[in-house]
Amino acid sequence: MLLSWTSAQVRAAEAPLLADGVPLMQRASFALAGAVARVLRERRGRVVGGSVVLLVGPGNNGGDALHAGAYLRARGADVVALAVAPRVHDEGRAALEAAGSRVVVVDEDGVAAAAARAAGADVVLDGILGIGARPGGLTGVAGALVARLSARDDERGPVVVAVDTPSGIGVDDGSATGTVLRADRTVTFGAAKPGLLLPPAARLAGELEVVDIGLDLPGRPAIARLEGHDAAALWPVPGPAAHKYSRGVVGVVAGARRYPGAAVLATSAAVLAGVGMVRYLGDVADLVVARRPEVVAGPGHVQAWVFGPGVSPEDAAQRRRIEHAFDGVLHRAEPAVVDAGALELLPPRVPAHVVLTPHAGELARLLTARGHRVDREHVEAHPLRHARLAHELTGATVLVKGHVTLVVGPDGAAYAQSDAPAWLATAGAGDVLAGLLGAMLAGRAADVADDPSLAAALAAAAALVHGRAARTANPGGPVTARAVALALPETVAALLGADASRPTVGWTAGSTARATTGPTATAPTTGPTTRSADGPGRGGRMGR
Ligand SMILES: NC(=O)C1=CN([C@@H]2O[C@H](COP(=O)(O)OP(=O)(O)OC[C@H]3O[C@@H](n4cnc5c(N)ncnc54)[C@H](OP(=O)(O)O)[C@@H]3O)[C@@H](O)[C@H]2O)[C@@H](O)CC1
Ligand SMILES: Nc1ncnc2c1ncn2[C@@H]1O[C@H](COP(=O)(O)OP(=O)(O)O)[C@@H](O)[C@H]1O
Ligand SMILES: [K+]
Repeated sequence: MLLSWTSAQVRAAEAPLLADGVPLMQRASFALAGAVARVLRERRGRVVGGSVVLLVGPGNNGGDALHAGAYLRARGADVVALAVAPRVHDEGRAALEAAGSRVVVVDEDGVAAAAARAAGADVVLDGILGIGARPGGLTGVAGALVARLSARDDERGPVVVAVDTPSGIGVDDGSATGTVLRADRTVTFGAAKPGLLLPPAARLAGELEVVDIGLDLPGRPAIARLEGHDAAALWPVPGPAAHKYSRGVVGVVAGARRYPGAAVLATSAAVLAGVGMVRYLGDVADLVVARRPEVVAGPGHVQAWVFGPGVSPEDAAQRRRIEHAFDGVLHRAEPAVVDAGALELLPPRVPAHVVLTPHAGELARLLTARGHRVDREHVEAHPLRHARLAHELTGATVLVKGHVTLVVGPDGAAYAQSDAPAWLATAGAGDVLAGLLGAMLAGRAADVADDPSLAAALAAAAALVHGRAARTANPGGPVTARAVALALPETVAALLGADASRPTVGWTAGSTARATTGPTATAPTTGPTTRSADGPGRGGRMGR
């Protein structure tokens, strides 16, 4: 599990170490120099002679860049620092100068020349702002320089390495307004920061490397990202005594004569995810059973529900079925996925074992219907804030679909999953996710009843499996929703085969035996780890 901590948490963890004279900046900048040296070796075979331009702001973030520059100069790199503030970190500057490099202060007249210089480097180190940044992007000379640099489209432009965070993102809220230099790689210190995992800023961070500088980060992390072994530990794996009813039955209310495909996709995904049984309720049972003969048409006992794919809220028959089924959700603690058209049928308050799965547009509609007028663009700019608002207003666990899928649950639990290729943005993919998550909830319905916060972890795990299934279906190329569903058995097998045994610890204390509901409270800083903050596949160089 990749955990992130707010700037205030990181500062609080740094304070006692700094008071004891622990050389945190030296640790950070040494590791940073190592990361840049690796980039130089990858790009040109060696560090000696590689050109590195440091963009240096006024604070300690600039200090990190200057110290790293000194280490790189000592290893034979050609380093120059472009200061975008009148004053820069004194010790860092002295270290760089002692190593034989210069600090050039850039003023308004020098922006064009500075941008050209940076554009010609092998590596640009963005040390303008770190966790001390006010959100809203870069302004002044820094903003002008970065705007020029970002506008270039050079084939062999520099690799941009962000120091701690891409400068100017909302470090704690993931906002990305104004001018920010998009990084190919972010080397972050002590722990990941929320803005490196959250959309839209996560898209600007590139590959993420977390460097251990010895911080002790107690308490609750801000945002978590599940990894494969976390999802494996959450998966409902049948034991030898299992039978189809003990494995869980999922009831799917989906589809209509006009939208039969959604019913086929949601039921198919549930079957292929490996649930005990799928019951279908709706008007296209003939089609569903023809495409998926494993599905049982008609009502009966279920452990969990999927409501809404291909359902129009005006469809009186489907509406009745969903309203009737909500009785079990509210009074018998049956977990449910509420998707698409069923979002408009949601009762005013529901328990956290109800998982809403809107995309940004549907979330905007849901919030507007509850008196918080907001449009899709605004939700996309601040998805975490709006997911939290939807959770507060409804009580439900909220999964917001997108390039990074967010999940918000009770007790502040928040996950940001970045597992899917953009190819997954295709009609019907959401129906597959709904069926898949319904199967997981049915398989762990008893655990969810004991600990409703487990629903958020299962939803995050479903997003991970969904994204991986898209990659499995056709690595690096287009996928259909049907192909994603068909890839589920192989994806789950690979996940469980890779590592199903590593336990994780609950977000809340006292989780159920296999219930691994969330992040541990221990720091994730066990040596540098490289993770993709934005998934593979983005264009490597600046300006593309
Ligand atoms: N403590 C340590 O030993 C360690 C710290 N570490 C490193 O330190 C970094 C944090 O350093 P930091 O606290 O100095 O803040 P930093 O991000 O450099 O910026 C602050 C300066 O920027 C200014 N400013 C802010 N927003 C602005 C804006 N939008 N536009 C323009 N200016 C703006 C702000 O001005 P002010 O708000 O005061 O007016 C202030 O002058 C951290 O990310 C990590 O890299 C690591 O080495 C580990 C050990
Ligand atoms: N840019 C993107 N990159 C990766 N995944 C995406 C992107 N855009 C959307 N997705 C995923 O594709 C799916 C689309 O779901 P949805 O919008 O509900 O489609 P539908 O209603 O047609 O089924 C979601 O799982 C979402 O997370
Ligand atoms: K930075």
